[in-house]
Amino acid sequence: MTETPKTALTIAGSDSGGGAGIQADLRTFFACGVHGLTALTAVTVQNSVGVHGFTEIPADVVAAQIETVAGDMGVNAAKTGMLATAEIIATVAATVDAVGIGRGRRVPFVVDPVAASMHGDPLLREEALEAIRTELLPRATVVTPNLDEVRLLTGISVTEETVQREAAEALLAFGPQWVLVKGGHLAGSTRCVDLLSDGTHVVELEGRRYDTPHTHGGGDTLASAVTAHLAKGLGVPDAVSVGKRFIERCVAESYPLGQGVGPVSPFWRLAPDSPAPTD
Ligand SMILES: Nc1ncnc2c1ncn2[C@@H]1O[C@H](COP(=O)(O)OP(=O)(O)O)[C@@H](O)[C@H]1O
Ligand SMILES: Cc1ncc(COP(=O)(O)O)c(N)n1
Repeated sequence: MTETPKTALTIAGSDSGGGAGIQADLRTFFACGVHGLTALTAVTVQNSVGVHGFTEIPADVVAAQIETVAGDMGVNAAKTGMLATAEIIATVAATVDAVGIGRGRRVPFVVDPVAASMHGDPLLREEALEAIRTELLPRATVVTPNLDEVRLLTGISVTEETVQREAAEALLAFGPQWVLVKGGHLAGSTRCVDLLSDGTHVVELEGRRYDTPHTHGGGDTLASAVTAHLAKGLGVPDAVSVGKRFIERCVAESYPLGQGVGPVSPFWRLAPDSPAPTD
């Protein structure tokens, strides 16, 4: 018999193009050696050019998915992606409380506050932004906004690295334990810096910036890699540091697919001589 792997739960939407959303999360969990569990929140009609529509899953079905797997298999860490509506957000908040997921509880909770696709298509109803602030951020072990999400949540436009710190402070005021302000959209530099802070410890995670348009699913892949390593027992700074090295390589190996933006790729993890996930 083989040892049971750790489990990671993603609460997110489906991307029919397979590059982002729940598909990216499961691929990343597999690549990082954890068993992926899913609570589907919405089905998007999506390809490399954009999101052509979505239908959300009834909130009680989202809750039931979480409760069913948590009660039977156990969850070692969880993350959110696309949550679509204020009703789903409120339901997820109540359900993670009920099963012991979240800041200050047994199971770490990564909140990726997905608001729109990289093409600018909405993935969150406008009125749901306040629910992210009030229902999800206080429950987050770590929140992982990109710069558009930072602006929507705090009103701060990060146009240079020096402003990432101010943005992190503003987000910490909503109550998450850690904030990771991702710097992927800060163009014009050869480096790509994500800033991690809990208000006391501030860590600049620097990586190479690759000159590629194919970064679809990058945020989901990073948040999932962090979640997977939290599930394996790493603390937040170590899980984020491993996650940053993981996504850097996935961007380096991204590929074109379709007429638009191709996905980041964890295929390198399948190579026989690839480094262990914690290397
Ligand atoms: N061109 C790039 N080269 C290397 N790393 C990148 C590149 N673009 C984004 N990243 C990294 O990918 C992750 C996702 O970042 P970002 O693009 O800011 O978020 P999102 O995908 O949510 O919009 C971050 O760790 C960021 O540093
Ligand atoms: C279902 C779903 N979840 C998340 C994203 C964000 O990913 P990206 O920013 O790469 O478009 C997406 N496009 N679709």
